Amino acid sequence: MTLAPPEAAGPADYAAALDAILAQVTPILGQGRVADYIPELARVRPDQFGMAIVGLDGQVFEIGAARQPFSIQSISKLFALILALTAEGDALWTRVGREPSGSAFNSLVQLEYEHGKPRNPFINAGALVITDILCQRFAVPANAVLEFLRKLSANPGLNLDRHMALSELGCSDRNAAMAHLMKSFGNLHSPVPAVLDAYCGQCAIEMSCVDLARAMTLLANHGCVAATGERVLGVSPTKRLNALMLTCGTYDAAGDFAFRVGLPAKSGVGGGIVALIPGECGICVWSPALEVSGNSLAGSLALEALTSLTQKSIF
Ligand SMILES: NC(=O)CC[C@H](N)C(=O)O
Repeated sequence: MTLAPPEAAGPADYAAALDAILAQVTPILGQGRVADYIPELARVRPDQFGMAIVGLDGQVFEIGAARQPFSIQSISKLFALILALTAEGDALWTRVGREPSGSAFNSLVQLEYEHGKPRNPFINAGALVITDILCQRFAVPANAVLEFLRKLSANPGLNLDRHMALSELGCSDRNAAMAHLMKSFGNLHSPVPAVLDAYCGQCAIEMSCVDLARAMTLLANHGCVAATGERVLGVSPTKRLNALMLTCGTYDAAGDFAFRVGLPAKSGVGGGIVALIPGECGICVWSPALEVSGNSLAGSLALEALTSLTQKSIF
């Protein structure tokens, strides 16, 4: 498959790029490991793959299992953060930092050294603080995230998988430890069980690549819903969120990810990775088998291939 150079072709040929990407990743599908610390996730077939790109004009490019709903897991951290920012504004940054953590997404050690203030909102500790903010604002916080995602994806049929949420709640000792530690430092206000319940609920929302790519057009469109023009987030907070995704969205692999892919992105242990090209499109790729940092192995390679084939990145 040959693609015309983008400077000659103008807009990227996303349909051709997706065909080429599928051919590139097919030999490695199933390599890596599904997240097995959550029993329900351990049952997912590792060699599945789907990818979608949704333009700001609503045009959809898709390949593979792009309409198959999967557990969004930590991708929910991005949308919970947007909701919390719209509710709380910049005050939120007094409780959570904006630096890469340099450690695993569920690490406890830094929290003790840094007095209960998590490094960023995309590691578990930071997301628990964000969920705490939502607990103070909404009667059922996971439903608020779900409703928000229904709106952004224009899919009122989105659901939250209660089995998945309960499966994670049953083994959330590590997240509970972080929450209690932060509470001991005064950085968590709601009862720990309520925060964990809301957090596991939002992680268990199910969406497809097409749903998520459409939701991501918000951040490609400088904070306005692409289809309606409704402003959800200011231009400046949107820019900052995109920067935060670039530096912290793929955990301890964020530096390498920026080097290889060059797009703001957020991953989840369900195997999804969302990304965007500012002013152009929302992107989502899904393949459940993960590399050691907890990012989809085939998904990372697919995004690297996308920016290499189309020569589109933020750099
Ligand atoms: N990286 C992730 O997707 C982690 C989300 C998962 N629910 C957890 O807390 O462990």
